[in-house]
Amino acid sequence: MPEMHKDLPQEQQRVDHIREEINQKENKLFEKTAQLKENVIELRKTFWDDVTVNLDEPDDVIETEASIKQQAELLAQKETVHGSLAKELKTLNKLKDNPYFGRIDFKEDGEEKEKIYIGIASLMDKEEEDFLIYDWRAPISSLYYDYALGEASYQTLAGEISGEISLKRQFIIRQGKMKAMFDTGLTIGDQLLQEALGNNASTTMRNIVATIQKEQNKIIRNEKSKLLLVQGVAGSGKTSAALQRIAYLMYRYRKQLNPENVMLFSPNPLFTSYINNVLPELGEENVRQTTFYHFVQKKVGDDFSVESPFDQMEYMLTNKHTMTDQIRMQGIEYKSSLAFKQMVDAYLATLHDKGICFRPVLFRGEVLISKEAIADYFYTMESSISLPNRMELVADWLLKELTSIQQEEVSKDWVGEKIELLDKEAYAKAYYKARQQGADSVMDEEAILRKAVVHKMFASMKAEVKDFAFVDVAKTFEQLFKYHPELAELPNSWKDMAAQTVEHIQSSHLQWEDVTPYVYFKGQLLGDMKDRSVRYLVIDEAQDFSAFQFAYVSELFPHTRMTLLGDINQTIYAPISKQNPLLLKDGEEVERITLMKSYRPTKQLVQFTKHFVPGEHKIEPFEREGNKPKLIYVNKETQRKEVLKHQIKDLMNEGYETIALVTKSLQESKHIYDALTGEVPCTLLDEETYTLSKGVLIIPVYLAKGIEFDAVIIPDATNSNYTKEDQTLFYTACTRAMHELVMVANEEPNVFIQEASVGTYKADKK
Ligand SMILES: Nc1ncnc2c1ncn2[C@@H]1O[C@H](COP(=O)(O)OP(=O)(O)OP(=O)(O)O)[C@@H](O)[C@H]1O
Repeated sequence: MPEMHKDLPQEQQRVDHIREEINQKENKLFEKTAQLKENVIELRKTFWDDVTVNLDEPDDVIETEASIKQQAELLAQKETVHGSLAKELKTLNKLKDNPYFGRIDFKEDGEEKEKIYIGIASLMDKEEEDFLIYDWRAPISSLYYDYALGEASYQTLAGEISGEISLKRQFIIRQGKMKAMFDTGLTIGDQLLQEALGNNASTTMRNIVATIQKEQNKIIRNEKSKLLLVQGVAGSGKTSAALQRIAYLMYRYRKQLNPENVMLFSPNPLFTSYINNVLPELGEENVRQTTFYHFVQKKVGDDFSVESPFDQMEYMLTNKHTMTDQIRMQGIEYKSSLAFKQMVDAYLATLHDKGICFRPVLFRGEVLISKEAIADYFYTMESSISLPNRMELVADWLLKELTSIQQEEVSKDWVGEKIELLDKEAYAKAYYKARQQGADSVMDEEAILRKAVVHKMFASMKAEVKDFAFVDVAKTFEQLFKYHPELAELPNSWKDMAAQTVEHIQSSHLQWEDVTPYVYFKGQLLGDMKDRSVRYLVIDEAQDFSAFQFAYVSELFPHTRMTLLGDINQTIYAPISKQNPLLLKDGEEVERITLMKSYRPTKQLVQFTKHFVPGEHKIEPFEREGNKPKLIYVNKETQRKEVLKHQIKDLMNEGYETIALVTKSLQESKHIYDALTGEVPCTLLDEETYTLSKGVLIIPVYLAKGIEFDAVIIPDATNSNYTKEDQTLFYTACTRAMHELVMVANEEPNVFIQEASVGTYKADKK
């Protein structure tokens, strides 16, 4: 048994004292909350007592409205206070369980030594004078993450503060009991990290506040760069750092930032649910989270059905390499590039003078305003006016035209016919309105009904005009693929590529490679609402963004600070990532941070995978011991199933809770699932899966991105399944494992296993 730390009783006493303080604070808050609750209930009950309702004269109506508003505001105010008290209570409850995880003794130059205790939130003493606990995001807490013993300094708004750290201590406290404590020197707690990483993988991600590493802290607290690029090897804590960074920003700018001001793009819904509890765990609300796919799909609207990136991926992994397939593959590559974006821009420039396809405004099956008339109006405007501004002007003109036609229509015969078909209720309404307006003859009543009927029909037409329904965006976009500019960068197969695309557009379907070009094009043509509410945008797994996609995002969020995190070695499909945003050059507002240390896998797993890391990045393993990866040979296909069953059973017996069979494609996943289902309890995960569960999971590698499992089994690590081109996929699959990796192959394992030195894995011939 390790020796007990001599200060443990003292530290436990402090914890007890803190818990007592928290109890007292909680009691006060409970009282306040109860009082407030009563207040709110009473206010709701008597809401109308204090409101003066008088609708006789217009002035009375205005007064009544003001009186209701005032009463409602009072109620809302009380409810907001109630909400923040509840939040405070929640935080106190968490602190009671685990008040802090670190302590540093810091002597600021010229001041007394101070003991700084660091936890997930701040806590003041009774007098509200001294900090009993500092929030991990407070400026002084950065000392804990950035320095060993000795001289140290930190930044405050007022400038740099220097001094000396004489003690750095870590605690594991659970339910108010000190489980362990260590004094550390250089890095933050290998012991604590060992503890955190030695456990089973979880179905939801954990926060890492207690053990944030210095390099990660740089990412979390970065404030100066407009664009922060983080390249980190698999398992280096990029996602963890991204989430801690969001929590940091929400604290640092708590007066200015709402959760709506921060947006996170994650790779898929499964991943979104995997990371969903980190921010609430830290006492922060979840920010806006979406996948890029959902984001652009909304912008496409009803114009097209949209292929998902996963369907595209599945296609890329399973296509038969026919001529048609080859052309599409070239198209996928070209349409991801900035060269294609330039081509779209060149085409857009031609539309200033001619070429936009319009739709006529129709009314009762007849053309009211022809598409030629709209085009004429559009193209007689100054060509220096931007396309979206001209669209607005056309819409204004059309609305005016419609209003005057609307007035003419009122007296037409068809309106009389419609009126006859109206029901009693519509009649009653018109009658009431007519009376209100002082009308008393039947004629007046009919005039009102006529107006109402025409107004209703024109209202929906006007709404369509405001939505630019008079522009045929799809057809105009289609013309892009019939456009053959003299561009040096146009690929040889452009004509075939274009013909394939036109076919899809005409059947109202957009393939994933055309989706971003389409929404970009639509935005340039009609105007895209630049999202100014997003102040910080975080993109995880940014290596899978194409240059075109990133350029689009950058234009859409022109004033937003961005953090891009990813691993160039885990790109799903390398050609798309040639101009990967992670490879952008450093500049005045661009900063790059590289993470080399991998925390997820054991040392043995890193020693194996480092032989076939796709890029040049060196990987430093975190010193955690485990078993060597296993390669199991099968010489007959029928053996594979038995081997898989046996391995799953062994891993379960070892106590592993998440065992993933990671395949190259969904097609392979389905195949394995069909073989195992009924014999082993297992779950097939596809893009429709929104939550991760424990047990045996079968998942294609592109969906497993960013997620980790206790054990990974690669059911077919054979040469024919993973060819030379599949390096990033195979690497990504292997690096999902925290503790164990098992690969099954026939006589010829893939080239990557062959590249690994024999001593780094255990081969087992069946
Ligand atoms: N400082 C840390 N303290 C404790 N655990 C950490 C730390 N950094 C990373 N980890 C753990 O390492 C694992 C990998 O972290 P994470 O998923 O954030 O890495 P990643 O770089 O996003 O990985 P990948 O690129 O492979 O998806 C997680 O279990 C995470 O909790």
